Amino acid sequence: MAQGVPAGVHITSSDIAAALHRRRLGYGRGARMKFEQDEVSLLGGVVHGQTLGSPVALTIGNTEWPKWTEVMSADPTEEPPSGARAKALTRPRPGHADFAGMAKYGHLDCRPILERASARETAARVALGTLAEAIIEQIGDIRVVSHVIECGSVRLPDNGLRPGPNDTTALDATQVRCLDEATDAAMVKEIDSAKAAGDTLGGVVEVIAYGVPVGLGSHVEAERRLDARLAAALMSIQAIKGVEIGDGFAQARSRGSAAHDEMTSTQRLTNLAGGIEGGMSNGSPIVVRAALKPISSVPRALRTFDVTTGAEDVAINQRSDTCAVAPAAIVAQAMVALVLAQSLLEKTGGDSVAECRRNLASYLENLPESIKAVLSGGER
Ligand SMILES: Cc1cc2nc3c(=O)[nH]c(=O)nc-3n(C[C@H](O)[C@H](O)[C@H](O)COP(=O)(O)O)c2cc1C
Ligand SMILES: C=C(O[C@@H]1CC(C(=O)O)=C[C@@H](OP(=O)(O)O)[C@H]1O)C(=O)O
Repeated sequence: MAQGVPAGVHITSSDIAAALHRRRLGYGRGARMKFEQDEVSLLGGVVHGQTLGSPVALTIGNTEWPKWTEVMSADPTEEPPSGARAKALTRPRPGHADFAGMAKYGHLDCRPILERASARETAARVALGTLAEAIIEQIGDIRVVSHVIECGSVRLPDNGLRPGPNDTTALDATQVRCLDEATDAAMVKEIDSAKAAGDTLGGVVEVIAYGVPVGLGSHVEAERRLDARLAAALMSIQAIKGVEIGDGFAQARSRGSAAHDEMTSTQRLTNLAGGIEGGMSNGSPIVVRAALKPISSVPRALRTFDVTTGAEDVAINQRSDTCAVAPAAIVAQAMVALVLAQSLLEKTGGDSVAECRRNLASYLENLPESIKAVLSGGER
């Protein structure tokens, strides 16, 4: 459910279904993504394709659920559930929430932990991210795209093709969400080779937001910093272990004279900062990256132990993805859109799209002419 959505945002369940379909794409995904339908229903807050200003609620069907209604029944069942699905999973899988979750919540079964920890819930993030993308596009003409820049040891070269604001369809046609054909093909080979070795892969995704007005976020309070919000939002995605704003890590290795984005009276010369200075958008495209650890369910079974006996054993390995960088890019894009929508609505403060647009136009029109001149020097 999303609260604080202004009235007059155009959105339909087919817009959301298209984004959910995009999240299921990507070479290296497991069997489930072939049959999962992600059936979406808008329950409230939208009438005839337009938001009302009330909370927007939606549900996404889960084709696996019918098999689990008895084992995971909220109410006690007459007979205790039986069969393979009812058997406790007692060997915590390394890299998953199992061990800490069982200890913390007092379970001797991983199931109650793993269902909630699963990245299955990222379908909901992408659904609400679609609404956030509609809000920022319709109020601020902001467009967000995402792509994969590293997969295992394969890396998009610094001069490799990067997506522009209208490249989502072209990215959908790639295998691993990388526009650079040679790199995309090398990523496929990398995934094949990991799979053949009974192994899994991680990688790095990049999200770019074009058209972000200057002044979203704030330097005045830690909680309002746009970079802090983006880092928290990206880090909250399963398996994300590192976040970089712009060229953050390379900047750390450079001297100050080479690390910052100089300006002339008519333009910004570079965008190493990834469009954020002092916790605020500075008018350049926002560029953020997120590093995904390799999939935790490794077919070449990892060592663990049994919580009921203490005996050493190996982790179970059910059907699983080999590599999830392509869907992780889509999830990261959704999280960036949600943060930008929050910060844009704080800045433009209206109850309808029309009112927010008027407020944004008035703010931008009233900027000093010298600042407007630099901002109109083109996006860098
Ligand atoms: C889109 C996506 C799909 C994933 N698919 C799988 C999977 O099929 N198998 C698996 O073991 N982990 C998968 N993961 C990763 C796990 O959810 C993650 O490693 C686990 O929850 C622990 O991560 P954490 O330490 O960041 O919480 C996936 C992650 C994402 C973002
Ligand atoms: C279901 C999704 O991803 C799942 C994420 C996931 C994990 O451990 O995070 C493990 C797998 O779950 P299952 O064993 O049920 O197939 C993935 O398929 C999805 O993305 O919709």
